[in-house]
Amino acid sequence: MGSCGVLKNTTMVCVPLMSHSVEQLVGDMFQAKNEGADLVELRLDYLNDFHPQTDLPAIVSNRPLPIVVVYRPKWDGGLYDGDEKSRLEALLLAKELGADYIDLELQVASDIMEEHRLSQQGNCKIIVSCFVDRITSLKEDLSHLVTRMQSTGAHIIKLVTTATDITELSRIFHLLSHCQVPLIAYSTGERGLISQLLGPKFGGVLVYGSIEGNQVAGLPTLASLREAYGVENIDADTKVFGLISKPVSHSKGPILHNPTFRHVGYNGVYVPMFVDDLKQFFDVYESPDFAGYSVGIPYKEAVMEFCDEVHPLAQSIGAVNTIVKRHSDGKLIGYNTDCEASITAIEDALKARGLVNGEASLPSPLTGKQFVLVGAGGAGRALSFGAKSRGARVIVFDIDYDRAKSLALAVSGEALPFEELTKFQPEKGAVLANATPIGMHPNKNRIPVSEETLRDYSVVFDAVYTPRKTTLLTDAEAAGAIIVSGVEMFLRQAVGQFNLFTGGKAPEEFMREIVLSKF
Ligand SMILES: O=C1C[C@@](O)(C(=O)O)C[C@@H](O)[C@@H]1O
Repeated sequence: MGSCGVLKNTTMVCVPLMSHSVEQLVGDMFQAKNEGADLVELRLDYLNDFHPQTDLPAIVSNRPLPIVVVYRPKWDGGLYDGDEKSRLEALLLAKELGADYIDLELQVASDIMEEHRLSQQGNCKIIVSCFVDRITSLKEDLSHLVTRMQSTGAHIIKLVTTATDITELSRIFHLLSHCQVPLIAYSTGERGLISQLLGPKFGGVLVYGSIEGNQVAGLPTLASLREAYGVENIDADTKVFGLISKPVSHSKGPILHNPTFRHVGYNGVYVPMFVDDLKQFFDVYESPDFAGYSVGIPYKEAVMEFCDEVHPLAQSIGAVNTIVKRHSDGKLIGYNTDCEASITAIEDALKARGLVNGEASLPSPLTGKQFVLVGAGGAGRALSFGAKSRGARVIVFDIDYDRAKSLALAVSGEALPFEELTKFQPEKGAVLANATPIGMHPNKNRIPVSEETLRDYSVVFDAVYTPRKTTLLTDAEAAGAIIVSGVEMFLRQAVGQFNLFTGGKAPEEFMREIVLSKF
């Protein structure tokens, strides 16, 4: 895999419209235009009461944007179940009326193209499409399939697949960068998302997005394609960064990192990467195009094995949340930006409230404090090492008692069985830190401790940042504690990552403004 060497990105942003009436379809076309689409794909098979002879002229003549006309039959995953002749007649009529593109299924394309000499005539471009359920299940080589599609005489070919693993997408990127004919190729679903987002990098003709209020499952909105990912700025030289995580869709990383790249003029894109198998992932995406990663749940500890070198702080913590592919030799270097991010977030909140811990000579407002940590995974390890480095006394709870014990040992703290958490009586001035995903969107109502003991903590920190103010923080504030949101940790760890990714200095104030306005 590699950069395909095209000049600036020529990818167009397309909105598929599955409207049920002609009026709605026309309205949706205008909405798509207003939201920044370059063209729309009209799924005629979704129209309820469709009369091609009268409706198509109205649709084509009212189009505010170029249109791709699709009339997908049931036998190819669409809704149309009438006779084939009428379906094809409708598509040909759309072409005669001036449609910009019509879509023909591979199974019928050759015959129709030949019979009507479609590749030679007029301005309408013919897209020959094929849906493959799981790219790995293909009996023939992918390049053979593409050759078959090309030989129909198509102007553009379109290949849609479902992905069961992110590594399968590398085949799509390879195809996109090497195909002789303009190609639309992507995988659907959460695991397939980056095939859409990175299409412009590898030379894809279209990237699909949905309009506001009419979201198509699995498709990013037009607004996020333009504002978050900035797809129009992506080109062959764009460096790819991503969050390796499972789940991954909760992350706000893309809406923070991408605008920041653009703000400083760095040619990078940051995408969510739903990863199931770390080894396979790193084996497949070894090209320099994939330049660095954030690492999220549940991989912060497991990923260390795949790093060629690990920074001493991350090594001692036993967790990596940032990986940079070293330019000179392609080696993966692991770092931890969570530790300082979380501890300074708590310290600064205490300092802002004037809690400098009695004696001004103490190095940190956390010195000597009891630090009750819930969750001994990657984020928990970073927090407890940070707390220890500030002289706090760490108590660890985790549903996996052995995991809690091993972390407690590493930070000279104490581990207690998880069942004791609800009745655990903290000391005066104690800090509670949640480093579990409890309370994270969409399971927002849960809190990791009991409401009765919550009032005994002076400071409560939650590493969860979606939502910004978790139920734990709301309850803790009501009980009188100083609360510190995971958003502050998120921002600070991202600043650290940005410096490592770009080798430059992150524009912290700009990033803070994004967090304040968009989170
Ligand atoms: O813990 C987090 C959050 C994160 O996983 C995200 O959700 O974007 C990104 C990681 O870099 C960071 O350490």
